[in-house]
Amino acid sequence: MSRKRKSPDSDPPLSRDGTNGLLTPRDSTHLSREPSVVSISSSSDIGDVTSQSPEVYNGLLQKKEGRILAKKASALQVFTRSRTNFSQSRDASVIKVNATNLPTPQMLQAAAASPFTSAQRLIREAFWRKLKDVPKVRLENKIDASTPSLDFIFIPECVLRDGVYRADLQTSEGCQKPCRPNMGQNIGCEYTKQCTCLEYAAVDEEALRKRDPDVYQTYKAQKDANDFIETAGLPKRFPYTKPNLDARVPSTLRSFYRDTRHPIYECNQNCNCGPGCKSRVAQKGRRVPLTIFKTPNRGWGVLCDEDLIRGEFIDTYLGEVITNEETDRRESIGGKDKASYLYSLDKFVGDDDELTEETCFVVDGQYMGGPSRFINHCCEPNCRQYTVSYNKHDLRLYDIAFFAYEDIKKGTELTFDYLDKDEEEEEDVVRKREEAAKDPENLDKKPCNCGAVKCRGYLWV
Ligand SMILES: C[S@@+](CC[C@H](N)C(=O)[O-])C[C@H]1O[C@@H](n2cnc3c(N)ncnc32)[C@H](O)[C@@H]1O
Repeated sequence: MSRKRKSPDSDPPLSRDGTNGLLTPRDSTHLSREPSVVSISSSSDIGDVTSQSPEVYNGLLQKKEGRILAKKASALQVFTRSRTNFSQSRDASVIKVNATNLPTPQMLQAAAASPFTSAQRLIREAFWRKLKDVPKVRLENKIDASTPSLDFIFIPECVLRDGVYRADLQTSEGCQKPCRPNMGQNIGCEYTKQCTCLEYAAVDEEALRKRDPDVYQTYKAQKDANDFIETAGLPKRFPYTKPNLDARVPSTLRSFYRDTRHPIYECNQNCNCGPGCKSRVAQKGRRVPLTIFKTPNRGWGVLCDEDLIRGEFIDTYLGEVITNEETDRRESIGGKDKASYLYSLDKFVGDDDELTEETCFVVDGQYMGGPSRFINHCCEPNCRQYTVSYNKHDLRLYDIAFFAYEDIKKGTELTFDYLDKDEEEEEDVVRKREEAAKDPENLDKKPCNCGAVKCRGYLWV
């Protein structure tokens, strides 16, 4: 059984964690896999910490697979592990440290005796330093003194891991005539809506009916019969509205795309239009300022720091893109919470014989990602996730993009529905939930704390 979340318009995410209570970075799997940071206050010398008292070390130690990170107030020193000793790279003036048995009992004793608040302060400061490199993201915690995991790495774009590949750039068909850079009125992509890159975009049936009634009839007949339809050359629905830069109104997702799960196709590197083309929104990245904040009962969440309008782009889901095999491996060591951060790129499963639930790629946002990785679930969400593709021929790699599903006031928590079902599928989900609710043996159910009037009771079952 797959435990990964699904792309929009797919089966329900079967993943869940069976834990009760709060998920905070302190109790989430990544921290349980990597023991907590130890803080010891004393003198600033570094010596042979296994044979000396804890006074020799002043800073933070963090155990990581195969190495120990030792962090002092000013500089980060990395000790590499070997069987016999530890050597510190670069700075020869610092005495070599044998850290085989770190932390030593003395160090732990000293850590236990040292004020907890100073460790928390150091950790918080370390997290703030991380955030400095992430544009327009703040951290806020009015609940306690914790931070998200220091192990989490903010990345500006997805990291492709072994076995994951993008289709060759040459397969990425761009729009050609009449699109061109610096387009004026009536010649841009948003006017022609027939760009090559838009081939698989939603057909603009009304425009087709008016333009070519015979072709429209054929198209309708094929559609009703569920036949293959050749849509090249037919007028398409353009994904975005035109922004009003003077009034500072951004371009938004058009209602058709907002209310359906049809993939959005944006212009790409091989298009003739320039960077100013209106069909380039998600690819330009997040513009909206966000705050990662501590919730009372759902771990960390995300607030928007300015008013958003319906259909406005917020961010994409970033992480490591991994193969299904690697996903299974990570799940097997990651525990039940692991699945919460996995997002299957399975939107186009079935469109190609070789692309199945087992062979599609998965985005893992647990260790690396952007602020959207902290967005919580709500049964009545204010955002929705959409598929944004830049290469209509690449069925394996695309963006999962979050857009506002309604006008959202500054300071509101952003949420999306982790299941994101249409009405028919929803009935099935409700039935499954009711069954799970009655089944005390079902450890897969995770209580939902979204607080919505129509809360379904569980995150997923
Ligand atoms: C993608 S993470 C969201 C960020 C997470 N809150 C954190 O602190 O890292 C998904 C996890 O957040 C928690 N969560 C999200 N929405 C929730 C909700 N409505 N009720 C309870 N827990 C929720 C669950 O632990 C879930 O597995």
